[in-house]
Amino acid sequence: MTDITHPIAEVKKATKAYQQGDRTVNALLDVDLTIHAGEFVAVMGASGSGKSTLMHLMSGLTRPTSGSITIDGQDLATLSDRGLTHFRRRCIGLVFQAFNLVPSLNAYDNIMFPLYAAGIKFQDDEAIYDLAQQLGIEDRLTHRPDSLSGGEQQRVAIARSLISNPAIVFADEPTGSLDSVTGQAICELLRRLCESQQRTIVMVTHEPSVAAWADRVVVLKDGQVLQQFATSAHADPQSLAAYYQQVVGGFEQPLAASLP
Ligand SMILES: Nc1ncnc2c1ncn2[C@@H]1O[C@H](COP(=O)(O)OP(=O)(O)OP(=O)(O)O)[C@@H](O)[C@H]1O
Repeated sequence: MTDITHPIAEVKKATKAYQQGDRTVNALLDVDLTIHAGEFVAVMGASGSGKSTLMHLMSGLTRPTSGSITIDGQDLATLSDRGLTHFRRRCIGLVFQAFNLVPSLNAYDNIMFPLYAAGIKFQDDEAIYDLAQQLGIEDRLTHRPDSLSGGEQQRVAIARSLISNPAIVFADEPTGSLDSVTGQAICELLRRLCESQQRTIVMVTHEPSVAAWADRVVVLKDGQVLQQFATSAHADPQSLAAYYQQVVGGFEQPLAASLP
């Protein structure tokens, strides 16, 4: 059962402005968003709506032009660049579309990489094996990325994101490089991590069939939160896709038609 009482991430009046020639583009404008412990949240929106910018701000990869981001009680603005790097390593897990594994390292060392980078000695092989088992990659730990399937590589990347027991995991299009069956298996895994380990996950996706695994969908448009809705209000991904189309005003491709 998801415990959604404790805010893990709070975005308040966050704006991120970029200079494009003599034009200022507000990639995000006055965004307010709260993510609770144990929640699985999908961020959707058309290309250019500000999804990646929001993820980058919340994960401390970039700083807002104005407004504040608080993760696990820590206001990121009060941290120096170095302090922010340390905080990120301890408290934030990242999962990318392209997996971003180190090609020369086997799965075990890729999973351990954040701890190696932080200079943390961690000898508990049983804990790593347990984590690998939960992710279904326990027999793949000696393999390098080039001998793993896409789905296995993403499982390794998810294990890597969890190794430091972060307060929150951000996943940017985690199924974007996978076929739909493998993508659905990764979604099921993320869902299970929320339910069995009370993980808090924020995921960017274009796919309603992926967003349907989350608890809540946050829809961005032109750098602002256009709407938020609970996935439980929709009986199936087709209904969610149709509603999403309605919310964004039908300007996107007919995603409902592309659902399996
Ligand atoms: N570094 C940057 N410099 C200038 N403009 C930027 C920069 N990063 C993002 N933008 C602009 O900010 C807006 C939001 O971009 P962002 O990448 O957050 O959108 P997105 O929803 O993630 O898009 P996509 O789905 O295509 O990845 C866009 O207009 C983009 O051109």
